[in-house]
Amino acid sequence: MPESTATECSGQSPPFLATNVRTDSTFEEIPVIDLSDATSADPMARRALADKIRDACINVGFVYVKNHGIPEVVIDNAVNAARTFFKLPLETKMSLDIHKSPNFKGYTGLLGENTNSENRGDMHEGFDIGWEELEEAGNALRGGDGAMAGGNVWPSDLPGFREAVLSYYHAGVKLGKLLFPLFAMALDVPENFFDDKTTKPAAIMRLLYYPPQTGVIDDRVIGIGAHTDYECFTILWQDQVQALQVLNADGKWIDAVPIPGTLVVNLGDQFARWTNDVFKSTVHRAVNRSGVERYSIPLFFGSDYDVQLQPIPGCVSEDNPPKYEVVTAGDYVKSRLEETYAHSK
Ligand SMILES: O=C(O)CCC(=O)C(=O)O
Ligand SMILES: [Fe+2]
Repeated sequence: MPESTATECSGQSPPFLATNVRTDSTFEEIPVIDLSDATSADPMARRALADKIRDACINVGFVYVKNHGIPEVVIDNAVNAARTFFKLPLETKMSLDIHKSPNFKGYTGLLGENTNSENRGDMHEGFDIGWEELEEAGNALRGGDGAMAGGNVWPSDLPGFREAVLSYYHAGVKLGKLLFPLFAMALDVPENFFDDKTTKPAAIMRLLYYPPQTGVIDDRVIGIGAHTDYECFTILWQDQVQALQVLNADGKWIDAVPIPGTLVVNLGDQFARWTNDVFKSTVHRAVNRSGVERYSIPLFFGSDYDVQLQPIPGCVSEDNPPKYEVVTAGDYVKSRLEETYAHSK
């Protein structure tokens, strides 16, 4: 991985992080980071880990994480649940059509979504959920979710599906809660900076199924078109089928080759907003040319939906004024989802 060219202006409080350093980065590889020290009692060990994360965020915007703490069995159960769900008859899946949901929960059919507005639709099926307690009794709708308020929808005749999917969801949220303090340290703000901005996890999880595409592939109809993610960061489980690609500053697509035992973590646009582009989100896409089906499970972890996305003080200065209009996270995510689904309304 290239050396970070980030500079920090000394003598300022909080330190000013140089902007746009990442845009010149022609990374060829996505770094692998071991999360074992994330819970270390030694602040120096956590600091060393945060430094690695900072370097990856500034230069690449994507990392693989190992020793991430999500048990293999939890992953396997969720993936098996996804396989079973996508094999249901189309009519059953369409009864959960995401277009019927006010907050974008449920099933997306092939070409139902168009993540890159220049394309003609994405060649994947999806199933989206948001926060929900595992114990159904605890599931009164939460307050404070603003534009994104609303519950999940579930298939009625798939025993164990809800439990398997929600168990992975909660394990993913737990991992996300471990990562926020590391990102905060990487930005030179207190480790608890995001605590009061992530009190009721605004995490959307998707089960994704990509059929294989063979023969001549129209670049406007691929697994998922080139895009950046909408939240702070994404935690992605992918199977062993290569499809995900990440764009470097030379305009070259770098394969995010599946590495057993790892998850991919990438920055999203809410972090670009929090950091005034110090942590930019990196463009990526997926094209399944493998000849076999592919599954992935992204979990998009954002700020609470009622929180305003305003730049962290250390990331703005007179020379680097705020680049983004301040909006609430809920309005922001909803507007991005509306664009994504507009073509199939
Ligand atoms: O399936 C993948 O590897 C990527 C999915 C993705 O980029 C997304 O859902 O935002
Ligand atoms: Fe993405």
